[in-house]
Amino acid sequence: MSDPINYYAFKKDEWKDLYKLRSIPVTTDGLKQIKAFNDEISIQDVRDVYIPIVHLLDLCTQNFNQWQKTKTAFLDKQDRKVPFIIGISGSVAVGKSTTARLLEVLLSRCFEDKKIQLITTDGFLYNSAELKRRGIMDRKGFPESYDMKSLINFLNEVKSGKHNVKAPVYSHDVYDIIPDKFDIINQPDVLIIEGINTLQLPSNQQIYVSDFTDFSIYIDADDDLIEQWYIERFEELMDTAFQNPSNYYYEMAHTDRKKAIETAKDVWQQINLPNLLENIKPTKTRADLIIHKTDNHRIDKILLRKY
Ligand SMILES: Nc1ncnc2c1ncn2[C@@H]1O[C@H](COP(=O)(O)OP(=O)(O)O)[C@@H](O)[C@H]1O
Ligand SMILES: CC(C)(COP(=O)(O)O)[C@@H](O)C(=O)NCCC(=O)O
Repeated sequence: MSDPINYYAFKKDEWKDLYKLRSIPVTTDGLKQIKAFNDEISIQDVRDVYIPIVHLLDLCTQNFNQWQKTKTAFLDKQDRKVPFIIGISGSVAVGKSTTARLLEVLLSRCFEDKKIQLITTDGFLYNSAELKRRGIMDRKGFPESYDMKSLINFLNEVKSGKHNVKAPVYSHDVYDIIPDKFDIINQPDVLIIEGINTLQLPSNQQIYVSDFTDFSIYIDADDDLIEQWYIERFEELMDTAFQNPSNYYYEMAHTDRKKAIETAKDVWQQINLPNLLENIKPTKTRADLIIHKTDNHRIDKILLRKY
């Protein structure tokens, strides 16, 4: 498929060459920290793709902060810090949380005086009891499974500079929202919000998540590859997290492995793939930046929105 006309398209080498200054250091310590949360991340991609993205984000935040100052001066209001919000979208299992954590580490290391926080939209899924009440337990991740009103309200509070804004927490372990557990977002310079719905336009709301994001990234890859990553992650989890008796998939991890993988394939085909095709992929060309990945999560192409 040809690239959308409103984007500049770069092969990895072209993208790397754009960033000539290389003024952002990645120390050995920094690389260790990245390897610690995901050993498989390509350090070459960190240098060639993610560091230039961090540089671009720095330029965007400087521009954003300047515009906030100009606007408050025009309105004769008192200057205040407005968090810059980065949205990260894409399919289930495409690597959103990994990319979000990577950017969190890089931004925190490169801009030590800045407060960077990270949140995922999973926390705004309705809890299982509510999903069951609505008869949509098998639609987790679809637009109707999120409490969008709460998510919008949360973003509005963060943007308006409120202290200690609470975000509910979803646990993949128990496959549900954890009651009375919250992440606290307290006046960050940058908030990264990661989730399949960060570029979506919910049918029943006037305001969208994207009204609060200042830069949006879509992680892209071929559907078959994403399915493979989904199954691989499931297999990894079978040997780790699913071994915990409190895990939702504990029973399954202790039955026939082949059967368990068949179930995961069914979940992909029945839930996550339709959601990707119907609700996630159509939002791709709203993103400011599209990162395209190929085998082994290596990046082969970057698209930057022109206008
Ligand atoms: N850049 C990457 N390099 C290597 N593996 C990755 C990378 N990004 C994601 N993965 C792996 O792909 C799987 C899905 O990634 P994850 O970040 O959990 O996806 P998502 O948050 O989109 O569901 C995980 O097993 C993760 O370890
Ligand atoms: C909670 C999720 C909708 C969120 O996906 P994520 O943002 O973590 O990629 C997803 O992990 C999920 O549970 N999907 C439903 C089907 C499944 O069990 O994979």
